[in-house]
Amino acid sequence: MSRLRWLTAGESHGPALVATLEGLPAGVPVTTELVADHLARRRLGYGRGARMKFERDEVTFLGGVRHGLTMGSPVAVMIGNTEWPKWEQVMAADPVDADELAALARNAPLTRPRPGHADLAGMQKYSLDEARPILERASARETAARVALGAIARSYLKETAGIEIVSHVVELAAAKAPYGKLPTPGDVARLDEDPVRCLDADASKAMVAEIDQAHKDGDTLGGVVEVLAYGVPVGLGSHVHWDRRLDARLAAALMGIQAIKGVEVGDGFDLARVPGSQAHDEIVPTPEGIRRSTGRSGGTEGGMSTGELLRVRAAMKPIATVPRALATVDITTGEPAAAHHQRSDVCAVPAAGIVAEAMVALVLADAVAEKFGGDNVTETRRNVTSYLDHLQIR
Ligand SMILES: Cc1cc2nc3c(=O)[nH]c(=O)nc-3n(C[C@H](O)[C@H](O)[C@H](O)COP(=O)(O)O)c2cc1C
Ligand SMILES: C=C(O[C@@H]1CC(C(=O)O)=C[C@@H](OP(=O)(O)O)[C@H]1O)C(=O)O
Repeated sequence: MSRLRWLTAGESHGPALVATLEGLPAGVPVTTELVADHLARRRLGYGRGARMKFERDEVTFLGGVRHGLTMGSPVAVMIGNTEWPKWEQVMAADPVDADELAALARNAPLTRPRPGHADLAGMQKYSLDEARPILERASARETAARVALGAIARSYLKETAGIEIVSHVVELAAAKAPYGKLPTPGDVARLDEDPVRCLDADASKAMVAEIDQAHKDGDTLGGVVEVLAYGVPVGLGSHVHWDRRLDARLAAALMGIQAIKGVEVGDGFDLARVPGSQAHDEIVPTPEGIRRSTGRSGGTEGGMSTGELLRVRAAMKPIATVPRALATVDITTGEPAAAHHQRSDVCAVPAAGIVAEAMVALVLADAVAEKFGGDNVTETRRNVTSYLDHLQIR
């Protein structure tokens, strides 16, 4: 069962986000620069709002890492919010003088909940008369903390099992990348340079055009990202219980990203539309051992990794803060109103891909730790090698 435990805390306009990750062995290479690089990738993407231009994601390790290596103790990392000085009173942990607060425009109560965001359900559930305490944590700012942990998980995966993770944007509103054009780890630099992290140049242009049009229309967009994990050994996860299934764990992790509304493993929904003869991956002998002739299953069968390329997709709904504000109710008056709107992203699908990579990395790291154990990466690596060397059926 699960070997890794992780948690994040912090609000969008609070002083910082913090994240802890427990259960990794000693010896995983981790540096401030490594985490900062992945956080920088998350800030990329055409269509993001003003905040991503100045947010700096200041990384500080608080524990678990020494001289560039994990020590086997819980890793704790803090990501400072550049916005904090402007929000010190509004988001202060300790009580603030009421007159001082009332004088602050940015503290105006948010009583016109946005359809599609957590505002209304959160206000109702937590008995709050405004949305600030809800949106601060519902905000996808929190995904920076996950990407920080994901960077550490990736290093563990690479070091122990040679697993590498890549994502790309395959759909953005109506624009679609051609099916089956899959990036490899060697394509990451090129993908990160593309404005929408799409491998296909024509599709990328069409996606950018979609965003430009939505911007003009005062609208927002969603899309679909695909995550690929190369080098996943056969046998992560298990068929024996629903919550040990690797596909279920991946689906839950991806669905747990803000605004993700659909997950597919491999060809997912398309498999439901074709007969079995066209749905499964036939098993063939090759000089390298037993392989599959296609990759429709996305690299899992029976809740276990098959040793083939792992491929999952996540569908993101359009950003909830629509500039052409949607209809809502002002909860102070009960009257119809336009939903609250300040700056927001037009589209954050490329960033969601980086977050999805992090979630896949954390799930795979947990599954690797569970199967191979080890208190030092060399021990884990030895266990992986020994398992692969001694596979009876190859
Ligand atoms: C990377 C990323 C950036 C986002 N940026 C915004 C934004 O600027 N404005 C907004 O209203 N929602 C944004 N969202 C989406 C909200 O966080 C999301 O709509 C909200 O949590 C409700 O979605 P849910 O119903 O899936 O929880 C973003 C989501 C992600 C993953
Ligand atoms: C801050 C980030 O994303 C934020 C996610 C978000 C939301 O509602 O989810 C709303 C926006 O925040 P703000 O209202 O402060 O402009 C985004 O900028 C980030 O990704 O680092």
